[in-house]
Amino acid sequence: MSLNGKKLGFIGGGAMAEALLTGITGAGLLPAQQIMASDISEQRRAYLKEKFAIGVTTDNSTVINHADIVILAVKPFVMSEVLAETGSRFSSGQIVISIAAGISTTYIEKYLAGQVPVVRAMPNTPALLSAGATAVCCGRWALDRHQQLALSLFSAVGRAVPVPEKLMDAVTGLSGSGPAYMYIIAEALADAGVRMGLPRDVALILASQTMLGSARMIQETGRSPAVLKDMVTTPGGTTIEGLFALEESGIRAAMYRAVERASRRSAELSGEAK
Ligand SMILES: NC(=O)C1=CN([C@@H]2O[C@H](COP(=O)(O)OP(=O)(O)OC[C@H]3O[C@@H](n4cnc5c(N)ncnc54)[C@H](OP(=O)(O)O)[C@@H]3O)[C@@H](O)[C@H]2O)C=CC1
Ligand SMILES: O=C(O)[C@@H]1CCC=N1
Repeated sequence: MSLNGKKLGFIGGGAMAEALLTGITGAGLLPAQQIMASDISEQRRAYLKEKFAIGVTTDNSTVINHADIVILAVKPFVMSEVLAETGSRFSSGQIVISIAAGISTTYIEKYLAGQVPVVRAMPNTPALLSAGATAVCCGRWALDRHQQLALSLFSAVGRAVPVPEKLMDAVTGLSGSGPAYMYIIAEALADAGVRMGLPRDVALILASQTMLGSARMIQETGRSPAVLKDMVTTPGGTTIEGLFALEESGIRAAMYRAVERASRRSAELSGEAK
């Protein structure tokens, strides 16, 4: 199943929809005339129309009537209201892709009449630069071709992998929320440089480029982070002192805890969505 000629719709045109729209239109995946978004905010609709030249509407059903692929991009707590209003309008020839944290495919399917394919995806904001990380899983009526289509869509805005749905909360805790962890590390690294006397702008360039370069080293050399860390670490040198300080401060446990807490929150959201 190809994206060629397909019409795409977004219900909810907020931060994540904007990141995806930037990646999708920037990659030339679909022309703007084939894309429509609904949002309750007048200001948001005007902004999206101006920025992407896509169709915009207040009416979520108009998006469903327009699109072959409908991305549900509202906050999890708004999902029940949106699905109660629109669920019966979807047909089995369409694909629903939900990006909402913690909302299961079963939950969405309850609101849909008939055998509508549902794909659940967890992207992240670097999709804006076509550097996103997305995991997808399939609902009851989604076939391999629907999953492939979702993977093609999200691959256009970064890397996309399939996972079983039981792992989606873990994905949310790792890569969905992960950019925020990376920003806090970049900010702290730059602050630490400022503390040691570097000008703020220089410190931020050095911190962010170090993160970017290190991530590329992992992906492009195929070497493990452990091997790459050892390459930096001269015996008796500077790096091992820095690493010792990080270990003393519990950096690894802090990461474990962050991913565990965020994953747990994702699981809680599914319980809260009535
Ligand atoms: N931000 C991120 O990094 C990621 C977010 N997600 C998921 O994406 C989804 C959207 O998140 P995000 O983009 O950050 O949220 P935003 O709040 O930025 O976007 C949601 C948009 O939907 C609008 N909206 C609210 N109610 C309705 C409605 N009934 N019909 C149509 N539009 C409506 C909101 O308007 P208003 O603001 O006026 O209420 C807002 O503009 C969430 O479910 C989140 O879990 C997934 C991965 C990463
Ligand atoms: O914080 C959140 O709930 C959303 C989901 C993943 C990233 N942002």
